[in-house]
Amino acid sequence: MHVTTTDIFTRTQWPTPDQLWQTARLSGFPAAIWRLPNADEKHLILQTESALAEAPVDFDELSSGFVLSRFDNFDHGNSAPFKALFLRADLHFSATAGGTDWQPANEASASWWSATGSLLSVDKAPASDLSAFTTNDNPAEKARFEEIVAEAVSHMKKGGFRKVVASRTKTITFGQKPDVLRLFDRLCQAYPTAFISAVWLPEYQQIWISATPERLVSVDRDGFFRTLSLAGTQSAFHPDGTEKLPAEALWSQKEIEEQALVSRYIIECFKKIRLREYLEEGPRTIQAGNLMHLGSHFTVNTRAVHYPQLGTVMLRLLHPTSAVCGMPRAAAFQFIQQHEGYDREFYSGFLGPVNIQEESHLFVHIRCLKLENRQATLYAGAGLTEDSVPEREWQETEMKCQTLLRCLTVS
Ligand SMILES: C=C(O[C@@H]1C=C(C(=O)O)C=C[C@H]1O)C(=O)O
Repeated sequence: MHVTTTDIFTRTQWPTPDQLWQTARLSGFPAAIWRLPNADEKHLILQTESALAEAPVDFDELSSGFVLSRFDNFDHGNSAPFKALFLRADLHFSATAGGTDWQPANEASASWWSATGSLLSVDKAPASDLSAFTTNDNPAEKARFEEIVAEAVSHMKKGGFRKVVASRTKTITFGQKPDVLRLFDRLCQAYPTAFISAVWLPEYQQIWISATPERLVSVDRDGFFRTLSLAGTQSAFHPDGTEKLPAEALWSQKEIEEQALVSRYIIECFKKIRLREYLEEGPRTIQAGNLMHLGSHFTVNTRAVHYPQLGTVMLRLLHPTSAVCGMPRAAAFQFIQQHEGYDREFYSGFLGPVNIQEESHLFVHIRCLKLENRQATLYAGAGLTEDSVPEREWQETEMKCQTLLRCLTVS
């Protein structure tokens, strides 16, 4: 039977995200589902080939897709855009209306579903209980992390560097394979201002799930470039459990300085390319789910300054920012490599959609977990300065782990 595009587009029976996700899992196709901050629309893409390319992150060159970069990926002095994993949007579905009404977002996806997809009888796996997990906390971890903090403080007191971000992991084991899309939906509901995503990497047999508050580089369809300087952390709740208003947040000198260092780092990147026409707003208290941070927004109209490649150029200069690495960057990076004692992989790298509906939005990959089968590894870091107190920094990483953990345990 000949199916015309009109027939396809007037069909009402489009796949559910569960069907698409299961198709990706069973066929070994990389997939990403995401929702931008303060947006209703959700997107799901599939690459219909298992091997992922390492592509130069150049917004002008890349086709539509999703980028995922490791932390230890940065410009070693040459000016070429650096490479990251690129998941091509061979198939693209999107949903508005609170994420219930999924439709193909391009013609190829409509044809694919009619020709192939609709023949796949993919049933939704029985809903697993997300709260059925055990936490594998090891008391030695806390002592080890606190030692790293003390070591960093002593380096900073001797003038080795001014700020470094030390991180750690926490692992949990689920009773059954968790329902990734259910967790994704819960995160979308709980954190409307965060970037929420889940990325399936068949080659690595990993799913990375995140709810990050930190925009790294965005270029929208009107040519506006945006980045954010984020640092300083406190709970969004009063000790009695009631919610704190952003205006009630008080910040210490340590936190104000820590965030100022991130802002200064961004301004230095602008200086390197002699860009003066940027708008800086803040610092203001920014709510990030269960936490609050200090943040300054930077905006540039790339059309007004005739700098269409600004996004690509700034990404190369910014990553890894002092929000996840430190300042000066080289010394902080070396400290992390020598002392942290584990591979951050994609944690504190960056991720996000590129050239989707003429926009690119990359975020710092924090508040995330890596899922391998039934085991999840959560990641959290804390920005250290010479005033850091080891026990407090540990507590801060515990609070950061809660951003995802609390969405597993809600009923
Ligand atoms: C490194 C993380 O978060 C970063 C560090 C912060 C801090 O040190 O206060 C605050 C926000 C983020 O820029 C993380 O969540 O893992």
